Amino acid sequence: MSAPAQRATLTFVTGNANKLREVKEILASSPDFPFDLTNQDLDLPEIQGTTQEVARAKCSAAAAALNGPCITEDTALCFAALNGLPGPYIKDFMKGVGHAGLNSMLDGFSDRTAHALCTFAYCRGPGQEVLLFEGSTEGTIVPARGDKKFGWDPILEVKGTGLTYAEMESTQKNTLSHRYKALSALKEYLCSKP
Ligand SMILES: O=P(O)(O)OP(=O)(O)OP(=O)(O)OC[C@H]1O[C@@H](n2cnc3c(O)ncnc32)[C@H](O)[C@@H]1O
Ligand SMILES: [Mg+2]
Repeated sequence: MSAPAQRATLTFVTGNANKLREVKEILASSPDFPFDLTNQDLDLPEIQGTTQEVARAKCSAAAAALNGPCITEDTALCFAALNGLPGPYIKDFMKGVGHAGLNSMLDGFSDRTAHALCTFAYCRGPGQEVLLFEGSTEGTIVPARGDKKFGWDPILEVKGTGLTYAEMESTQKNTLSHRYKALSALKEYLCSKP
């Protein structure tokens, strides 16, 4: 009897355990995803630039370091009143000023809307083209509400729900989030490739 065909492995390079958890939860309802996902936490440079430039450079560096195919993911939180900032620099802003400080940054502006932007990057190997898959979810920046376990989840009230990401069950976040939308686009691409 022949052994069952082995599925190729795709490495998700991230050091963020919450991202990894959500990606695994989202893919759990996608039995057609054509890879087995593994994880590596590599210390990769994150350049300054647009979200797309940051995502391309990181994925390219990851593919070179792994010497193989990989995906990376960058998440930005973009305030409309600040022309999209903090954007890809949200990690440092979170560290520096936290939920309250991010709220204060918008004091004096009438527009407190923001969008979460997720960019998955896929690269087949060293020197290969990097493909990008984006997903965005709109909301409003509010004083922190809900579980504080994942980044700025408590301060983004998602449009049309009355809830912050942190107040949602993971099953709800994972059907409307920036990450869900970007991962769906990546999955569609990977499933369409032979
Ligand atoms: O290793 P990588 O994948 O780069 O993981 P990271 O934590 O450094 O992630 P980013 O560079 O993309 O920085 C995004 C920041 O936004 C946070 N973040 C990402 N996705 C989020 C989400 O869905 N909800 C809340 N915070 C999130 C994350 O914790 C970081 O502080
Ligand atoms: Mg990072």
